[in-house]
Order: sequence, then C-alpha cells, then structure tokens
Amino acid sequence: MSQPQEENKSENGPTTQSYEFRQPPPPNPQLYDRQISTVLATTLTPEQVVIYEEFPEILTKSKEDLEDLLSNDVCFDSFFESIERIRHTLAVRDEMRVGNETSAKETLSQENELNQLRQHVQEQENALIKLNSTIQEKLKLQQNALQRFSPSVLLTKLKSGVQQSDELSEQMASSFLSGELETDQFIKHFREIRKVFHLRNAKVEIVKNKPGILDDSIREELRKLGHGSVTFDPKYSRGIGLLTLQNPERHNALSGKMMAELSDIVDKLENIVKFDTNGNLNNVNIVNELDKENNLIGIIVTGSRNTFCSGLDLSVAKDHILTPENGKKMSLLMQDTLFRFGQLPLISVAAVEGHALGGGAELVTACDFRCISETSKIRFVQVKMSVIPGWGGGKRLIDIVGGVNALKIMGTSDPITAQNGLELGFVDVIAPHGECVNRAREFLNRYVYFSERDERKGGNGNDDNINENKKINSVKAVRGLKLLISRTKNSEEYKNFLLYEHELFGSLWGQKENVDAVLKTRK
Ligand SMILES: CC[C@@H](C(=O)O)C(=O)SCCNC(=O)CCNC(=O)[C@H](O)C(C)(C)COP(=O)(O)OP(=O)(O)OC[C@H]1O[C@@H](n2cnc3c(N)ncnc32)[C@H](O)[C@@H]1OP(=O)(O)O
Repeated sequence: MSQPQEENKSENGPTTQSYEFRQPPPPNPQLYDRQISTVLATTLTPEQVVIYEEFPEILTKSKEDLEDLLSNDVCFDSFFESIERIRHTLAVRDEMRVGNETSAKETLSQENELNQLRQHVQEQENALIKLNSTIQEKLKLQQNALQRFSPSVLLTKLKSGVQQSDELSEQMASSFLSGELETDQFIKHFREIRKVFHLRNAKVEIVKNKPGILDDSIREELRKLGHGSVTFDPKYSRGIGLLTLQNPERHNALSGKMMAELSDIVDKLENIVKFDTNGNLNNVNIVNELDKENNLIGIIVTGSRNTFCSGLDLSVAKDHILTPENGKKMSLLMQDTLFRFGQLPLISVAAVEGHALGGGAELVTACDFRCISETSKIRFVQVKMSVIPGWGGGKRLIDIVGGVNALKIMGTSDPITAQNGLELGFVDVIAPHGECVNRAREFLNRYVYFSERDERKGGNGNDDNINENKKINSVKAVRGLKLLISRTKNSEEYKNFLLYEHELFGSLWGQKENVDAVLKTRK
C-alpha cells in the first residue's frame, strides 16, 4: 500500500492530502504475443479473445486446470487473487479504504471545532441583527431630533413664543386694571414681558425675511387660494403612479391650492422609502401604504383634458400673489416641492399634451424624462412677463440643454416643439396626439421590467418585446440608481444656485413691469 503523499503544495500554501494509487499493470505483451498466437490459431469467439487479452494468465492453464477452477471455489479464489491485475486492484481498494477512513477520522476530529465555529458565527449574526435594529432606532431618533430643529419648526415655535408673551402681558394688564396687581409690580413685570415679546417678534421678522427659509404656514396660506386639484393614482400601472394636474377650465393652471396639494403628494412619496441622510441603501425599505401594493419605481406627471399646464393660475395671481412678498412665498414653496420631487427615488416622466407654459414649462423640467405629443408646445414665457423662472426651472433647463440653449429658449420665449426638443436633448419620446401618457408608461416599463428575449435580440424597448419572458426589475436597485443620480443635485452649490434664482425672481415679481404684463395677459 502506498503511503499518503506529502501534502500537496500550491502557490497558496498546503492544500488537502491526496493519495496516489498505483495504475494497473498493462497486459504482458510477450506472454500475450507468444501464447495468443497459438490460441488464435484455433477459432475463438470475440468475447473469448477479450478474456484472454485481459487475463493472459488463463492461457497458461491446461484444460484440466481450468475445469478445476470452475468446479472448486477455493481453487478459483486462490487463482483469482494470484492474478497480478486483481492483486493490484485489491491493493488499490484497501488503500482507498484506509484513505477514506483517515479523512473521515480527520473530519470527525474537527466536528467539535466546526460546531463551535458555527455557534460563534450564529452568535455574531444575532448580535449584528440587534446592532442593526439599534442603529435604525437611533437613526429615527436622530431624524426626529433634527426635525425639531428644522428652520420651519423653529420659526413656528418662535411664533408661538411671541403669542404666549403677548397673551401673558395682556393677562397682566387686566390683572392690574382689576386691582389684583400693585402698580410697581405691574410696571416691573409688564416691562419685562413686553421686552421678551418684542425681542421674539424681531427674531421672527429676521428669520422670516431670511432668503430660503420655508415656513410651513406658507403652504397653508397658499392652500386657501383658488380651485382645482392635484391627484395621484399610485396604481396606475405596475410600478408606476400617475400624478394629474386638474384645473381643466384654465388649462390646468396651478392655483395656490394645487401647489399645496402637489407638496402634500411629494411629502407622501418621500415616505415610500426610508433612507438615512447619507442615502444609505441598506435602509431602502418599502414602508408606505401608497406603495405597499405597487412597489413604485416610476411616476408620470400629466394634465387633465389633453393639455399639460398653463403655469401659475393668473386669476389667483391677480387677486392674491402679485406682490414681491407673496411671489417670494410662492417661489419658496414651488422650489422646495419640485426640488424634493426630483430627489425622490422614482423615475419621473412628464407626459406633455397641448400646452406647457411659464410655470408649466418649469414643471416639465422637474421630471427626469419628457414625452411630448407631436403638436404640443412648451414655452418659457417668463421674460415676456418681465420676470424670470421662479420655481427652479431656470437652473433645471440649463442642466438639461446647456447654458447657451437655455438662454435662447428663455430669452426668446420661442416654443420647444417635439422636433426641436428632440434635437436639443430636451425631449425623450414623441407621441401621437392623445397618446403621451400611454407612451410614457411604455417608456417607464423599460425600468419596471427587463426581458430576456429583448436582451438577446438587442431590443428597442417596445412593449411587444417586453411582453415575452418579462421579468420584474429589482425595485431597490432601480430606486438606488435614481438616488445616486439625484444625489448630484443635492449639493450646497446647487441649492445656492436655486436661492439665487429665487432672489432674482423675487426682485422682479410684483414690480410695475411684471404687474402690467400679468394684468395684460389674456385671461
Ligand atoms: C411664476 C409663475 C409664472 C412663470 O413661471 O412664468 C407663470 O406661470 S405666469 C403664467 C404663464 N402662463 C400664461 O401666460 C398662459 C396664458 N394663457 C394662454 O396663453 C392661453 O390661455 C393658452 C394656455 C395658450 C390656451 O389658449 P386657448 O386654447 O386659446 O384657450 P384660452 O386662452 O381661451 O384659455 C381657456 C381658458 O383658460 C384660461 N387660462 C389659460 N391659462 C390660464 C392661466 N395661466 N391662469 C388662469 N387662467 C388661464 C383662459 O383665461 C380661458 O379662460 P376663460 O376666458 O374664462 O374661458
């Protein structure tokens, strides 16, 4: 029996033990040549030839010997085991048995250690799960804590502080008037409380006028203005939601009420995934009711009755928003809403039928992609109204088509059509009139599904190709991708640019030239 060979050495060090088994000896050619030739002189069947070839020892046996072998088991066994090839095979079998026994013993000897290791790994995994849930809880606490110190919450608290000190001083005055408080006491405390009141009030004014601070009350003020609505169907199509601007009598112009509703929808959509402040994918979990059944990855933005949006509702503007102060409030809310919309982990497509004018054109830029009908027109009419975009659309247009093209488009108010939009890289899909939403859905389906057949054929993304062998894309991966892309816009530089756009807009909106232009606009 051969001994186990030395451990095999590879470049990476020792590997497992192995045994080298002897090869069976080849048949003896001399013996074969000499004896088979005689035998072959007689007539043999092919089977007999094979036996003689494999066991030439038989050729040395006489007829009587062979008969003995066949009739006597002991004799047969003794002859059989004396054959060199059989002895070799038995030796190999014994070697293998010993080899197997050795490795079995070795494996068994490591069983305890393996069990301990397994237990250790299990414990570590449990500890990790606990740690992970602790981190999640802490992240929630951190988010809540940060929320408490957000500018809008601080401003609200400051405002309620102002109200409290005002009420306190009022109570003190009535106590004094009813004789419950001495004059010197009243003067002392009343002065102190009024001082606090004025200090708080001054702070409120400072914070309110600080550019870029969005106070929650702005949304509520705007909510009271005008009609129309913004609706959201989270189950429009698999993985795709449909957001619709509804103010059909006015070409879906955006009233204050609609702005507030749009912002509410973005709030809700923000909750469809929870991710930490670093956009950590580990925390991308589907949590929201809106999303539970549809695993949203995409959203189509459109307008009712075959038109997109004619911008700000000018009737509402004329009655309520045509002052620099109110224009700034509207700009803050719309910039914030559309910025947050762009940061959602959802791929968005604007489905533009008919007109997209002024603020409507700005909305179009807030989407990742644009599907426009053959007859639609997108126009940045702001300069004609002696103003510049105030909903962040200036910055977004520059990002999409570049500074020079953006200057031409916004400076001339020339319409972007399906054809020139395509050439500019502004339009992604051209649809027949009335087909925009459908085509936008087909376009988004490329992100919801992937099709093996389509891949093999180098397909073009038509629904036909997708239908065969279609598979659902990983929702988390698609959202992760969108998070990654939108992260490029979540920078201080980007936000400062938006703030600059907001300030420029605020310096033009509500001025005489702008007011005259708005009042002259047919409506
Ligand atoms: C900061 C926001 C700011 C910006 O960023 O630019 C703005 O958005 S300012 C608003 C810019 N928008 C406009 O100037 C659009 C003005 N409207 C039009 O040019 C035309 O109405 C139209 C959209 C091209 C459609 O023309 P047409 O098909 O001929 O229909 P009508 O003109 O008869 O309109 C039907 C009906 O709708 C009313 N309408 C249209 N747009 C608005 C609007 N933005 N606000 C309020 N109402 C609007 C229009 O007055 C008609 O009403 P009735 O006369 O009562 O029938």
